[in-house]
Amino acid sequence: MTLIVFHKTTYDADGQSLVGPLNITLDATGVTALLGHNGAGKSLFLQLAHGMLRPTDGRVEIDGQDVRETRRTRGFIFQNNVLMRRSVAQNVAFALATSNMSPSQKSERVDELLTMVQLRDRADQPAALLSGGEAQRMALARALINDPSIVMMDEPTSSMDPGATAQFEAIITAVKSAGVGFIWATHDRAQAQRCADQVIFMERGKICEDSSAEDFFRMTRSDAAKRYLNGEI
Ligand SMILES: Nc1ncnc2c1ncn2[C@@H]1O[C@H](COP(=O)(O)OP(=O)(O)OP(=O)(O)O)[C@@H](O)[C@H]1O
Repeated sequence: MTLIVFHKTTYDADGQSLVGPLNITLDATGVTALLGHNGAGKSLFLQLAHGMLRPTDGRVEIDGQDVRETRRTRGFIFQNNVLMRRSVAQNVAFALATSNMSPSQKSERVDELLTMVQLRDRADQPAALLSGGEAQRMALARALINDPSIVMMDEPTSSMDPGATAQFEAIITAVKSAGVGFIWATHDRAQAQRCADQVIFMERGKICEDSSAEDFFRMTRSDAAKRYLNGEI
């Protein structure tokens, strides 16, 4: 079990409170969907949970350590990821540059991950030629390269068609079975219903619900989440 704990965490910009105060203990096992409409604060939550963003007040810890000191143990996939002008395999291998693996171990690891994300046959092609869905699968391979226990994902399927989305979701389910936890920001409630074990629902920078996915979809308690599920907000 990996616990991410937000202690009275806030994030302000230009004197305006954007997130928090958040007090939540999140067990990052399985898939946690971070649901909410545009602007609810999902991206800021992910960036605080990863340690990419310093809270204005309070702190975020993972297994008792400040998240900002443990970033290397997690992966992050953005909505739009930066591609290097190199091959798919080189993009994935990049994060191994400072590792003390031998070249053959590195190439085995890249091969294993490209197989997992169903891109092995594209390994030597320029990454710039990948479709949107393929580029996100490559980003997943890159996020997994250092064996993280948790991967944060910010709307990774927002530009995919239904087929590419289904393929991506199936790969996440397989990776989850191998023991990786995902915190997955999405505004797609059907996706959360298909993939999530837990749901955190946010509105206006605050957490309105934090429950198992089964409970969230069966007996939503907060008015905000009920309105969201009814398509009213
Ligand atoms: N650096 C910043 N400075 C000022 N406002 C910001 C900053 N970052 C985010 N915001 C604002 O904070 C709010 C929450 O943003 P956030 O990106 O976390 O929402 P979100 O739930 O991820 O939305 P979306 O689904 O559209 O990506 C938004 O109103 C956004 O405009």
